[in-house]
Amino acid sequence: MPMALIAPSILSANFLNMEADINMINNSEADWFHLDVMDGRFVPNITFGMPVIAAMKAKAKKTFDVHLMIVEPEKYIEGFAKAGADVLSVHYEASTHLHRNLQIIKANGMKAGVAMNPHTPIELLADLIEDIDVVCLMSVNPGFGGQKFIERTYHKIRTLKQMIVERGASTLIEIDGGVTLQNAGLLIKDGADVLVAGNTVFSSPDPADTIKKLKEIGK
Ligand SMILES: O=C(CO)[C@H](O)[C@H](O)COP(=O)(O)O
Repeated sequence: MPMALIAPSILSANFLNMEADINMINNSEADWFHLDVMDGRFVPNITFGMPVIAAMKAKAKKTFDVHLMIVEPEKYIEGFAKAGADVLSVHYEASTHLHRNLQIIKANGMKAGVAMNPHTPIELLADLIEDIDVVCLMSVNPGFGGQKFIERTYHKIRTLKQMIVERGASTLIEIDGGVTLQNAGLLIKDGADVLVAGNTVFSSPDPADTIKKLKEIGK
């Protein structure tokens, strides 16, 4: 089985002692930091924005994977590049001009991601799959950590993988929401390249060891 990249979701970290969790991720087998930006409009929750990400970037030693759950993401692409995003995902549902958003993300030196809500058909990406570096498939309704994985996601991963292979694209498939030590193997088998994990990592007694176990599942 191919190995997946592991991206602990900062949403579930200890906001009162973020430096400790950043160091834990730095010293763990994690590949990316996953950072959820929520605006209280696209999703019913508000998290953090550019100043917090810039502060974290000064301490973090791994790729910053920033997931914008915001309306009008085009207004903030340059700002998140300056804050330190390496991968920037905008939502399909929040992008009137998705192709243009991808171009702006790349022009600002970042990898371009598209996040999709659970109800959005994957086939809608058919005309721009070659232009997408990462598809972030939401496997819960966005807005909160610790939710139950939506089983239909497996089917979406397989459909998306087939599209990517048929078109010769190099797009990575990222799964976000409800990832556990129990379902990680099936997700990777079906084609997931990146696993986001919040609750599974940070609610465990030994988060670094849980990251190691997630990493080992793909081996
Ligand atoms: O995008 C998100 C929520 O909108 C989070 O990244 C996602 O929920 C991960 O958290 P968990 O692993 O606890 O489900």
